[in-house]
Order: sequence, then C-alpha cells, then structure tokens
Amino acid sequence: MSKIRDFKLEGLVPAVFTPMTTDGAIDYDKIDAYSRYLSDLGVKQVFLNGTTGEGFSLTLDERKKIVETWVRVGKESGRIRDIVVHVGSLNMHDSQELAKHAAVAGVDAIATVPPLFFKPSKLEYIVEYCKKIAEAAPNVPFYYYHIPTMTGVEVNIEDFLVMASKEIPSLVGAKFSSKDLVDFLGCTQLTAPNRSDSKYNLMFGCDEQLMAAMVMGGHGSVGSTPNLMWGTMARVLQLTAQGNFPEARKEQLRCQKTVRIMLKYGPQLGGNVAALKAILALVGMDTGPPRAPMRAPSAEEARAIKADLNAIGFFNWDNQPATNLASQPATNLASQPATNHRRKTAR
Ligand SMILES: CC(=O)N[C@@H]([C@@H](O)[C@H](O)[C@H](O)CO)[C@@H](O)CC(=O)C(=O)O
Repeated sequence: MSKIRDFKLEGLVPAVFTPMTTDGAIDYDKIDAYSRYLSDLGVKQVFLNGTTGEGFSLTLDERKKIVETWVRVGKESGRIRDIVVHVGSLNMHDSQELAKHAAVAGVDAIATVPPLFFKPSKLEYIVEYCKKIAEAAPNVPFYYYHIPTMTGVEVNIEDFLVMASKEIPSLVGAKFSSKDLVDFLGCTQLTAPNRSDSKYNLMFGCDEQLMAAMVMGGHGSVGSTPNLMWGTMARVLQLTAQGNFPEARKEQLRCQKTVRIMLKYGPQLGGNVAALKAILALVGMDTGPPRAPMRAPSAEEARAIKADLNAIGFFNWDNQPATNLASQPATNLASQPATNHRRKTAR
C-alpha cells in the first residue's frame, strides 16, 4: 500500500497532446522528441490520453500503444519520472481493460472521468463505477478526473472523496478541472487525523485560475498550457507560493490572455485542443493536427493566431526557464507558516 500512499503529483504536470500525422494516424515516433522537449523544460510527471491528449478520439489499441511508447521513451530513458494515464471511456469494460494494461505497462497512476453517456443521478453510482475501474488495477494509485465542462457530470468532489475513500483503497486524489473553488477548498481542507496538509492529492486543471487554486491549497497543475508556456505557469506557481501576489497576477494574466486566444479560435477549429496544438507548433513542438471533429488551422488561420500571440507579447515571455522552477514542488500555501506581519516595535 505504500506505493499508493506515497505517490504524489505536484508542481506543473502537462496533460500531453497526442502527436498525429497529417492523415490522422498516431505519430508514435514523435513521442520521443516530445518527451525530450518536455524533459528539457524540467517536466518530471505527465498525464496521458486526457482531454488535451484527445483520449476519447482514440481507439483502445492506440491508447495502449501511446502508454507503452511513453513508458519506453519517457520513463525508461529517465526523462520522465511519473506517468499518469487517463483510462476513462464510454463504458466500464474498456476502462477496466485500459486500467489493467496501464498496470502491466508500469505506469504510476491512473485516472478516470465518471460515466458520461448514461449520466449518474447519484454520487453512489459514480463511486461504484470508479471502484470497479480502480479494482482492475488495485495496486496503482487512482485519481478521479473531474472535468464537468466536458463530461456534463456535476458532482461535489469533497463529498466524492469522503465517500469514495471508504470504497476505493487506491484512491489518492482528484484532478480538478473545474472553476468551482468553493468545492476545491473543501477538498484541500480534508485533512487526515493530526495532519495539517490535505489528505488527498489535489491537482488543478483550469490553468487560467491556477493562482487562486494554489491559494486554496492545491498541490499543482495538470493542464494543457504548461506544454506551451512552461515558464509563465512555473512563475505562477512559485510567485504564489512565495506570497508575491502582484507578480503572480501578472503571470496569471499572461495565461489568461493566451487562453482567450485559444477560446477565440477553438470553436472554428472544432475544439480548443486544436487551437492549443497550433500554439504548441508555433513554439516549436509540432505534434501535428488534431483528430476529427477538430481540424488544424489553415495557413491563414495560423498566421492570425501568431499575430494575436505577438500582440500580447507571448513570444517575449521567458517560457524556457533556466532554473526549471516548476520541477520543484510548489509549496502548498496551506502548509506554510503564517507570515508574522506584526511590526517589530523598537525596544
Ligand atoms: C477543458 C480542458 O481542456 N481543460 C484543460 C485545461 O488545461 C485548459 O486547456 C486550460 O485551462 C485552458 O482553458 C485541462 O483541464 C484538461 C486536462 O487536464 C487534460 O487534458 O487531461
């Protein structure tokens, strides 16, 4: 059980894109260069086959081969320390199969979204569904992947953690891709008896709100923008942890402005991931087009995206941190001693 209890995601954990060729096949050979690109940034942990990875657009065999490739070129090379795999799908059996495969492949944790076609009406049903998937890989740390904007399943994660912890021994935390910071604070403040820090590993996934989530006690970020603006997101984490909120806000605003460009072009490309893939290509890591129903931008659209990024100064931001700031665990503010602001009275 110590493998489960001791596992922790922290700092910046990119939800990685899935490299594809122009004819829509998976470009497995590109994963080697991609893992090197991320490792050079200071990445230690990655999240595969999630939303950013277009996991729901992939076949089971493709998802398995992506996992195996990342383990071989990422873990075995020493570039990447921990690999978390999203095993959620449209049915429990596929997810159980992916969970078993992930365990055999040697990944470090798995995560799943709830059932999203026949949407569960009660929390108990979600817990039971997750339990059956987690049991397919009982010795692998398990995360609930909360992303209601994509799944349409709104559930209070604090309540989920309390109920699921009684049913799922491998439960270690949640990947919280929702702007509901009220629920998020409730999650981070669930402490184990006589421990000050959170009982669960809470990773936040709305990058444009990361600073606030860290103030609420989050342990870091699993998201898309660390792929393409690592330095900026690293400074959000570090400046927030240091309590330098004016500077942290400047970095967070940079993320927000970049996300607005994603939101401007995402709809016409069939989805925001398509716009993000285009931005990643513009910073030099080309992972090819997305898969239908999304599409790559035309040359004209790519020029427009680049012009909009230029207009906000995107290419002048230091996104290749020399100090690999974010590979250091972001200090969880909740565990920081209160700064003594009392003015020292002259003796
Ligand atoms: C809806 C969505 O794609 N959310 C992204 C965010 O990183 C998002 O791209 C970012 O906050 C910009 O909106 C992540 O939460 C998704 C994620 O973690 C994943 O790809 O597995």
